[in-house]
Amino acid sequence: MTDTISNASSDLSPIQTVSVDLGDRSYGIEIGRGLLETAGERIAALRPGARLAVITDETVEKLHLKTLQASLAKAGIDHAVMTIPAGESSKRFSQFERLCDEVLGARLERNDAIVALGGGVVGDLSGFVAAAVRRGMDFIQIPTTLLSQVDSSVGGKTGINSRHGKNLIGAFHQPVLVLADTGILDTLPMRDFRAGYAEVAKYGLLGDEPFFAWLEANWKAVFAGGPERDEAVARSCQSKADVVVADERESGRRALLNLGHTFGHALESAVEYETARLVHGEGVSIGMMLAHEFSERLGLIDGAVVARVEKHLSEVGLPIRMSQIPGQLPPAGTLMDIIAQDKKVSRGNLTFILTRGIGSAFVEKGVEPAVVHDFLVEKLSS
Ligand SMILES: NC(=O)c1ccc[n+]([C@@H]2O[C@H](COP(=O)([O-])OP(=O)(O)OC[C@H]3O[C@@H](n4cnc5c(N)ncnc54)[C@H](O)[C@@H]3O)[C@@H](O)[C@H]2O)c1
Ligand SMILES: O=C(O)C(=O)C[C@@H](O)[C@H](O)[C@H](O)COP(=O)(O)O
Ligand SMILES: [Zn+2]
Repeated sequence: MTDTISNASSDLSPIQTVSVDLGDRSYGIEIGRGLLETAGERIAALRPGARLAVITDETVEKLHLKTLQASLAKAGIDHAVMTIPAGESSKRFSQFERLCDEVLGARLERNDAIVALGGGVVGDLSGFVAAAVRRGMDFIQIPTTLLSQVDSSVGGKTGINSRHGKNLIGAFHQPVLVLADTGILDTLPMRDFRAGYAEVAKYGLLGDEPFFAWLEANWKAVFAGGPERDEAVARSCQSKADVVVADERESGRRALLNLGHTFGHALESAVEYETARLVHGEGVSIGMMLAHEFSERLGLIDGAVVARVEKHLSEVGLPIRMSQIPGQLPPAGTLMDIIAQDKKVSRGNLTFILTRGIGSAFVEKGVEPAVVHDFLVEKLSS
């Protein structure tokens, strides 16, 4: 990680750059306040002459599109804007089809680019459009939520949900540039900021105990938006970049980034992606607690580790129990049916990310379904 480029347009914080080294598909993640104002010149420098399709959602359009458009106009970049409804339910076939049609209707060519201006929903959906239209167009991420800045804009997982489960249809398609303007997070509702924080904590829990300890000491400053916030974003991006570079297509180590997600995705799917009940990061928070409790059940960790995780997630205001999800949840058997469709399942065997301590997660294949079922029965009633 370097503190190389200064922010030419203002006297705001220095821009940090994290590199994702994937040979001829390598790209930089630029992180800092005020970046949106210089997006045009950065994109023009990388892809001179490219036209853009800027995909955003209705909330982000109102708050931040004008700043991006002013920057694109200053750099002389021609662009079309496409807007989707905000929220998880937009990660669906009908929106994918509509956007593909609109990009083709705007006559964008293979060497033009799709820009995602929004959170993980806009990023995952737009990335899938970029992967599919003309068999692959350049893709630029301008993430506007904490979650998308620390996780979804990096690593090339794109896609949509299916009635059979979360993210079951998609493609790996790396961006060519990620611009994470941390000042944009000032307009993010607290609930969404917290949800994104679950993925930040995940990096500590899965492989970096010192980072988790740093978060325990500094989370208030991260929430307040000082330099600690930029540091948390940069450290998270560096952690994710390291994993992605080692295992781009999740044949092994990348599955660690799924800590808490086997349970969390099942819960998101069970509430039919109703964000009033549960958003992704909240599902991850509950899922990470369950992953630690399940690890304790299997004799891998003691109660003190579980208590430490519970203390931190709950002190920042994240949900930690399934009973905190409003409304009725389906029975354990239904959750098991959803888990059986998880992408990590191999030859019918369940895979879970378990842990031997804070920062010591590992991938466990062939977990016995009956053990998971009984564990869920108990947790659903607690
Ligand atoms: N591809 C990956 O590697 C990856 C990683 C993690 C999560 N995800 C996916 O990301 C999605 C969740 O992303 P998310 O949490 O960003 O949700 P989101 O995209 O739905 O954004 C959350 C809410 O915040 C609003 N918003 C966005 N930016 C804002 C801003 N700056 N100010 C005010 N409001 C703003 C949005 O309109 C939305 O209502 C899930 O679909 C999840 O599966 C993907
Ligand atoms: O990038 C990854 O790899 C992750 O697992 C990151 C997760 O936080 C993210 O939610 C991802 O979309 C989950 O991927 P999936 O393959 O389980 O759908
Ligand atoms: Zn996630």
